[in-house]
Amino acid sequence: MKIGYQLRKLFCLILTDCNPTQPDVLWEKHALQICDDLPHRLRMSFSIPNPTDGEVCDYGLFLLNEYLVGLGKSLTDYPQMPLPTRDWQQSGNNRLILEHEALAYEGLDVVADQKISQLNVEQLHADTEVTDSVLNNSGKIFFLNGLAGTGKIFVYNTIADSMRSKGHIVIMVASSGIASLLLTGGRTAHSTFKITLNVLDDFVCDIGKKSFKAELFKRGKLIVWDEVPMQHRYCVEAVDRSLQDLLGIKKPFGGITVVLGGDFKQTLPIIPKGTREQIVCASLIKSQLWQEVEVLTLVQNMRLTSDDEGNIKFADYLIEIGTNPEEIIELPLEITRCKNSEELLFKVYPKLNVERTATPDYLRDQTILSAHNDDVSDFNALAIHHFPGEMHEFFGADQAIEDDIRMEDRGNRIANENMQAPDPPSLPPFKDGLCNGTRLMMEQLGVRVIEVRILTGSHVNDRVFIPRITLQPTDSEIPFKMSSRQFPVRLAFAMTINKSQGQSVKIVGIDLQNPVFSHGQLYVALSRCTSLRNISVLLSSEENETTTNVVYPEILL
Ligand SMILES: Nc1ncnc2c1ncn2[C@@H]1O[C@H](COP(=O)(O)OP(=O)(O)OP(=O)(O)O)[C@@H](O)[C@H]1O
Repeated sequence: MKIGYQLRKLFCLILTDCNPTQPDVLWEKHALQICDDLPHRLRMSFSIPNPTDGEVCDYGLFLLNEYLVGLGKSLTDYPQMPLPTRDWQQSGNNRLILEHEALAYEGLDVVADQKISQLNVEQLHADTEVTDSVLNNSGKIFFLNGLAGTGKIFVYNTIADSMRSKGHIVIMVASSGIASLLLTGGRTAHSTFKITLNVLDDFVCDIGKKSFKAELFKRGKLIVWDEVPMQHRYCVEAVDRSLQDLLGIKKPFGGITVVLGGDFKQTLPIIPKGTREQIVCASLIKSQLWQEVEVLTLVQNMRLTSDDEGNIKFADYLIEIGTNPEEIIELPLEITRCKNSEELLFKVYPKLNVERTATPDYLRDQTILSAHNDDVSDFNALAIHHFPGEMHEFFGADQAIEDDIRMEDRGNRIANENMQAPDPPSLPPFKDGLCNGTRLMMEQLGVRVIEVRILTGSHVNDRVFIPRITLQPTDSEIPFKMSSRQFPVRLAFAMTINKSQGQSVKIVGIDLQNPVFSHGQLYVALSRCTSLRNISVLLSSEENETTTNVVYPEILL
């Protein structure tokens, strides 16, 4: 089996995140394996009947560079690395435009028509409104407002397929990495628009007027931006300002049709230690831009299987949970109550302790959700305790960074126990189906590299190599700068409710021993499942039939 494509991605990850001291030696030693799939491509695409090793590796270097450019780097950032000697670019075209054009494959029009025929009435209305604006260059700004599971992603992808099949460029982004993986050709808003992490109210995206990105936006006919309610409004305003500037058109988003979307009943922007007023004020509906927005609403829940009477009632109950500001609520009796953590674990993961139970489908179809990171860690520890097989332990290497002071000279200034405590929330997003929140199944454990299978999103079942990488968390809670070298993975039998937003799962366990604490969390947790009968909960005590819900009515449409 040829694995050159995977190895090239791994090599780029090593260059960008592992600080290798001699990348050229690594390249010289493994270049032919890293390029083992390229002789065929040179024969097919460049009509070179018998490519030499030199030509193959030169083309490999060109592709490495292309991939690095996508990560915001280039081979010239690594002076020891050789550079390609030949210009393998097949045309002078913009790489980003080519990538987008490649999403319009032959037969896409048939796929799009088939999807359009599946749309329900409200979905079809949304599709018609948006496509009219694109085709007539009206430059309208829409907000696709839909409860969890009403098919917003289905609609975005349908519209994108239909527009792309007509030759138009559609730019698809989402506020979270996980949501971006559900969009065809999706990326995070942060990487597409070059939005920095701490955006202020006058921020302008760092995109040069003559850059490939600027050209792409000039050609773009439609921008789709999912999960906007969880994004700080300053980010959306920055993109609006930047596009007006780049395109030289004083209309919202430079006159491009834009579909913003999401559900204000779900989680809102995270403002560290923010008050309710600050969180609400960070929301898009408090922006001037909101006055330009036309709201399109989806109502029918397409996630819950409608052949079950209980599910139809549950869809109404979910609306109640998402809108009713009452703090203490009762859960429907159809939801299974568990007495303790073990019972919830085995309800969600039956036979977890039996060899060969954990297939990709088994791991993909179920999850346990909790509002709190600590509770998630406790569940993961419990699950791995019961998981059969040999235990491997990998140690991360944390290091404090202090300007101009060597580690050995630091004495006891930073207590040892602090070094393991931080669990940085700010891991960088990865590419090609991997981002913070992608669920994976471990296939092979190596010392320096692990091989994993992607379980969710558009790259489902892809197998990927991941090396140990060095990260510098940007968590302001940690009183010193640190770097951490480790495999960027963690156990995911359980995950936080915020991380689960956007995912559909067949069997869900919700740990409410410590109740939710923020707007939309209970609603997101209860709405992940495809059937009411497959939800189990663990409440704070056996006698207690109620739990806390947090809703900010002032944010709801
Ligand atoms: N018209 C449709 N025909 C068939 N299946 C659909 C249709 N619309 C949505 N679905 C399916 O319903 C499920 C939920 O849809 P989707 O994920 O698009 O909803 P969403 O509104 O984006 O949800 P969330 O807000 O929770 O992320 C998915 O499995 C999707 O494939």
